[in-house]
Amino acid sequence: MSQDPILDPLNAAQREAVTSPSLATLVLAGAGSGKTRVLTHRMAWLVAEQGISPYSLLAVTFTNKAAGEMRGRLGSLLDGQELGPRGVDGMWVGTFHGLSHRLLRQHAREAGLPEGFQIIDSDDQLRLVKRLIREAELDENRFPPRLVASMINGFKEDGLRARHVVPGDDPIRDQVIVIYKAYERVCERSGLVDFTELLLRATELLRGNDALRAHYQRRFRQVLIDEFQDTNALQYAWARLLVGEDNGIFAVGDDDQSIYGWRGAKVEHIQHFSRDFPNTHLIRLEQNYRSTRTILEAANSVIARNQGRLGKNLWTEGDHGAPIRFYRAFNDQDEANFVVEQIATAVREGHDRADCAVLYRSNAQSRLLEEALIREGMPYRIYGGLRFFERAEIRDALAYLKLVANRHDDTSFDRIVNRPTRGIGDKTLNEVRQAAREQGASLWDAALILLAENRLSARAGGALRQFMTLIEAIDQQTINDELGERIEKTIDKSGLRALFEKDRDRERGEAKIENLDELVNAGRGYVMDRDTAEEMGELEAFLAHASLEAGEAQGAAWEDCVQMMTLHAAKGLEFPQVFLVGVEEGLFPHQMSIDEPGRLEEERRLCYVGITRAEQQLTITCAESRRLHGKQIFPMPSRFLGELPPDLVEEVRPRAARAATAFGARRPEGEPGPRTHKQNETGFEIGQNVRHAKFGEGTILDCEGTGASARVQVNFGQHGAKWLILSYANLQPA
Ligand SMILES: Nc1ncnc2c1ncn2[C@@H]1O[C@H](COP(=O)(O)OP(=O)(O)OP(=O)(O)O)[C@@H](O)[C@H]1O
Ligand SMILES: [Mg+2]
Repeated sequence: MSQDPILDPLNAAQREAVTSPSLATLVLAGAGSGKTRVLTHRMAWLVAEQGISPYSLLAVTFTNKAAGEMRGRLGSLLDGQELGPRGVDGMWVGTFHGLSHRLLRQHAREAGLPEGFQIIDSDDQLRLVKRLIREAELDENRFPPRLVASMINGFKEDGLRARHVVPGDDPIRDQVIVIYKAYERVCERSGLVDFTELLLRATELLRGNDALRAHYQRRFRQVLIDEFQDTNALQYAWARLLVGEDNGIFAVGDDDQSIYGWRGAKVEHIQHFSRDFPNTHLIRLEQNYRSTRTILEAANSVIARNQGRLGKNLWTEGDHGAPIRFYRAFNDQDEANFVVEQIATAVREGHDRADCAVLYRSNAQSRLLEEALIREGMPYRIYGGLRFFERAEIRDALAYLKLVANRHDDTSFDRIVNRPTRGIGDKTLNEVRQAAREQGASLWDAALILLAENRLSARAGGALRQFMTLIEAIDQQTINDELGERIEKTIDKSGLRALFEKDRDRERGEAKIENLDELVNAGRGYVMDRDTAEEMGELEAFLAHASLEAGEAQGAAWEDCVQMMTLHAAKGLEFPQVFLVGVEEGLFPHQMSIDEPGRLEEERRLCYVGITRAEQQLTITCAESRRLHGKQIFPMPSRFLGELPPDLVEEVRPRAARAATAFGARRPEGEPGPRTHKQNETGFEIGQNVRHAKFGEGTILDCEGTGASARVQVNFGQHGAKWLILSYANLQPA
């Protein structure tokens, strides 16, 4: 019997989908039924069996991580096939944003963008909006920048430019339209493109340019979309423009996993699909290959409470597996300790750390868990959330690099003109901003004009000139350097390194410098693929990559790390061990969603997504008390817990000992803790010998504090005596 690596590992329904002869195919199926596998095998099949060039396929994934994984699988499925010089890396596999960016790079002029346009991320966008609100002399309480930015993005998602939005009788909205206009002007002038703009521009480009649209419809034989239930109207319009009479579309999705309704995603697109693409071949998959029967039954039982589902019947041939573990912690600290203990046990039993995923509803929940992991010396990785490229010092360095690459990048100019401080005050800056507004020029050009016309005081003018000379000098002196070198010199010459070296809080300063060094490493390790190299310079490509791609994870990729992420970020992924934490009313379902049936159902779908990430063991935790937004609260366990079949759940009894000695367990405010010996509080004794990765061996001189703020003073001989925070120092007994 001949072996077929593409079709053999599929069941009959999956095979039917992969080999669908129809130009429009929709796979509608529950979690873990192999939708992503089908989509990947479909691509391999089109290449291997239908002779379609791998570069004539376009596949949309939900995250860059998913795109990377898909490339990896395609690489092994197509092993031995002649792929062309660029291999799987040259394939059009990516997120809506990433693919739009690639299109716009290749057709910047047709899209009305300067060749060197730059992407601004949501944080840059917020800064810019804030500045415009201030410039318009509006009250930030009435016009919260976050709200204004999200309204602007909302207009864009509806395909509306500022000139298209009709003012109405809502004065707030009317004012936002005015800000939107100003925002468009600045972006246009500075060559800045925000995330939603990437999609809107690409859509307008394809819609308005018949020849180009026809070209891409001929080029892409098939457009494939994963996680179709979460496409918003703009993304759907984008995809439809790429599909003409003669090429095909292949989408896979699950209405029960639609979790981005709050961001404009419309599950209705699943229903529109068959209308928009006549003769759609609809396929359902019902066998789940991911989870144990216990986990699958739990997920089915929760999602069954939702109304108006398209309806599915998921089953598995798998074993019952272990019961779902449930732990009700006495507080959030105890919860974190419990989770870390369980992970440590799983690792002792032979699991990789990366087999364990901790999923939470809100980003803020990660901190206590992180601290507990650090205390255990357990490396972890956070997807989403505060990411490497979002840290303040990294953003500072990137702003220097961006301004070096493009003088008209106003957002970057604004960020660093007086960072480190060089005596350029608000008054001077306001004059520059004013001049920029009057002249319709960038801040850089406006500053040049003010200097040329001697309109600034001698001191302010001198400082500003010095800054601009610095930027020019960095550009000239680094332009021929390798990227890593270029970044390193920029960090040094900008004065950022010196600034953090002077930080009064030494640990903090050092951490920042370490991050900057990591940025240099990122530059050294950065490799452009060939397509990108044809379209832009290395620095521009790296900056785009920083805004767009690498932001999904922090922590060393090669290390075996515990995986941490929000439930939203976990979509499409799977892990042998899943910890669902903070399953409490008000947190999950989220307070804002509790009173609205529609939003409550979306929370329930999120819960379904969470449960179905688990392959072997699901552990659910909640806490009886927790500190949230600066207040102590006493939440009830989530209603979703009551929706689990009780016979599938095994409650872990709290260990009295854990509560009493929980390392750093928080006491209610004002209540003194039990008097204990110092070594009980910090785990170290005075006089003990310890080892530190950087300072070497030393002797404990003193101990103080508890929990996250526990510190010890260590005499390191030639390095002197230092106070170290235990949760960061990773001290080992010597
Ligand atoms: N026919 C099959 N035989 C064996 N394993 C399979 C088969 N189909 C899928 N799997 C495995 O089942 C798991 C789930 O598949 P996949 O991730 O493609 O599901 P999915 O429907 O995309 O899930 P989600 O809705 O969570 O995105 C994967 O580990 C996959 O390799
Ligand atoms: Mg999937």
